[in-house]
Parts: sequence; C-alpha cells; structure tokens
Amino acid sequence: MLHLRQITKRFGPQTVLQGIDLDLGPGEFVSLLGPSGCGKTTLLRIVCGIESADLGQVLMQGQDITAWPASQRRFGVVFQSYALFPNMTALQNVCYGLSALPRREAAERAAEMLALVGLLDQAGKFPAQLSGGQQQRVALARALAPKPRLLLLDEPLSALDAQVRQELRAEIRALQQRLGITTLMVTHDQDEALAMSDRVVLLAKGQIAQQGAPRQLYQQPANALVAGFVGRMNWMDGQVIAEGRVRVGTTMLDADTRVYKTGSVVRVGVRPEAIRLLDGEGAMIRARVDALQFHGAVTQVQLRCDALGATLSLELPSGEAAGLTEGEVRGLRLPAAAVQLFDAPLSMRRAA
Ligand SMILES: Nc1ncnc2c1ncn2[C@@H]1O[C@H](COP(=O)(O)OP(=O)(O)OP(=O)(O)O)[C@@H](O)[C@H]1O
Repeated sequence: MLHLRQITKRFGPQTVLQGIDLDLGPGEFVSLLGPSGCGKTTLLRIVCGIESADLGQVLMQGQDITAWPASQRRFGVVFQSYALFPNMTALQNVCYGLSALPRREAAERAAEMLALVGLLDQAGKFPAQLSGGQQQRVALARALAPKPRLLLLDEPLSALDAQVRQELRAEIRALQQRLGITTLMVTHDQDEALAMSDRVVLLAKGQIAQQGAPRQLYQQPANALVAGFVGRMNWMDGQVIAEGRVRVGTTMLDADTRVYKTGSVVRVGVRPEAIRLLDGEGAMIRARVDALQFHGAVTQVQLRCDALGATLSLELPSGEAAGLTEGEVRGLRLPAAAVQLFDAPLSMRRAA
C-alpha cells in the first residue's frame, strides 16, 4: 500500500532521518514510536507531503508520489491540536473536505461520518461548544469523510485527559478496523502504540531500532534501547560466568546466555511482572521492601536487593500487596526465562 524507500532528511547539520525503509500493508495500523526528537513527526510529515525528504521515495499503491503536493495525495490527517475551524459547526467542518461533491451529497456524507463517530446529535455545535474528545472525533470524521487512501494520525490523543484517551483509543482502532483503512500513527506513548497497532516501528536517532507486532517488541526486544523504551525493565549489570549462568552482584542467576561468550559483560534486564515474591525465610535472594505506592488496582513495590546490587521495581495487584509492609524482608525468585541479557555499553565492556 505505502512504501518508504531510503527516506533521509537533514535540518542543517543534523540528520533527522537516515535511510528509512518502511512498508504498510492494506488495512494495517502501524505506529511510529520513539523518544522525543527521534524524527517520527518529520517522517509523518514527509508521508503527508507537507515536508520533503532530501533523499528517498514515497510510493503509494505502486505510484511514486514523492514530489506530489499534500493536496493531491488523498490522505486524511488528524493532528494533536484538533485544528477545526472555530467559526464552522461540526457538520460544516466535516463538509470542508467534500467540496468536490454536490452540496446535498456532501452534507449527507458528513452526517454519516458524524454518526460513525457518535456525534450526529452535536452536528450544529461549534468547536468551542464541544469537549476535547468530541473535537477530536469531529477531526477524525473530517479526515475520513473524503474516503482517503491512507489515514495519518499525529499524536491524536496526547491533548486529551487519561479517561477520554482510553475511550478514544478503542474507538479509533475499532473504526479503523471497520473501515479497513491503512493507518500510520505517530506517538511517544508506548501504551498507546502497543494497544492500538498491528505493528509498532520504534525509531531512535533517525533509524528504525526495531519493528514488529506489539507482543514481539515487548517479549523479544532487539537491544537494550528497545527493551527500555517498550514496557518497563529493571536493569542490572552482570557477567556471564558459564553457559547458562550470569553473575549479578554476588548472585548467580540462570539465564539464556547462548549469544554471549563466557566472561562477557552484559546488561541484565528483568520485566517487573516476571519477579516472584516469596517468604523471606530460606530464600536464595533476599530483598527489603523499600517503598509501596498505591495506584488503585495495583501497587508499585520498590525492593532493595543488596545481593543483586540493585533496587527493583514491580507491580502487584493491590490485594496481594496489602500483605506487605515497608522495611520487611522477602525472598525473590527470578526465573531463567525472565532474565534477559543485552550488550553492555562499550564503556562498561572496556572497563571490565
Ligand atoms: N523545520 C525544522 N527545522 C529544523 N529542525 C527541525 C525542524 N523540524 C524538526 N526539526 C528537528 O528534527 C528533530 C526531529 O524532530 P521531530 O519533530 O520529527 O521529532 P519527534 O520524534 O516527532 O519528536 P516529538 O515527539 O518531540 O515531536 C528534532 O531535533 C527537531 O528539533
């Protein structure tokens, strides 16, 4: 459907995008995720046609559209700031992109789109009379009304409060699937990317660090950068001391060491949900409960573990955490499958 070939973009001396290759299949929902400044908005703007690449090509359904102006691409775009015309009603806003249609047909189509986003009863209101979530729904209806070939979403939910965001997340995804429209979304919110997408593309320093299904990125991160950005990770320093064994602090842990030679200095990552809490008595690894932070359904637990030389963070259902008190000592189990090894930074390897 959409193919990006070797997209490169510089702003002055700064290379913002470096040879990006990306393919979107029909009906696919792909998120561009990455830290601030990694170039994701610039890439979306290049796809959109409001920014041009220094090198590379944008192909849509086999056609080279690199030099086409935005207006000819027939893409629908939704921005973070709703970008509605304040002096037009919701219906007029949605009609705006339908000028090619006879007036009555345009009004019918706009009403149909407003019904699709659940706002037909608000059609006569002006943007200032609508909530943020409603305005963003109108913006979505406006983007979809001309039956675009591609839907581009630029941080569409980040101006909304948490609850509306959750609702709209599900609504946008359901609508996208129902219409089968190929969609590219920019977000810096990993939860959003994981929850909404068929595929997540993680950008870092202008390059694709990894792309794959949300579950794949979470469970098989290609490197420490991806592991740290997608989901939470407890980090420790370690050294592979034998096949299947890594030393962390003064503790020997079982781990899959296959890609590392004995003696390698590594970063050791453990997902919070993989840590098992046990009774303190007789446990191999002991840790002190340093802090408990109540978040409603779950409680964040900080554990100081001298044997690992680390403070670990995990999340427990609050019912389970109710039995914990600050200062008490518990046991820890880190199953081998939970202990993930990554390349240590060069400085750490040199120091070793
Ligand atoms: N028109 C411009 N002129 C000069 N530099 C720019 C321009 N647009 C973007 N940049 C720079 O390019 C880099 C990438 O910007 P971009 O907006 O694509 O990042 P991003 O990943 O979307 O970040 P954020 O999530 O903060 O929006 C940044 O360092 C930014 O300052």
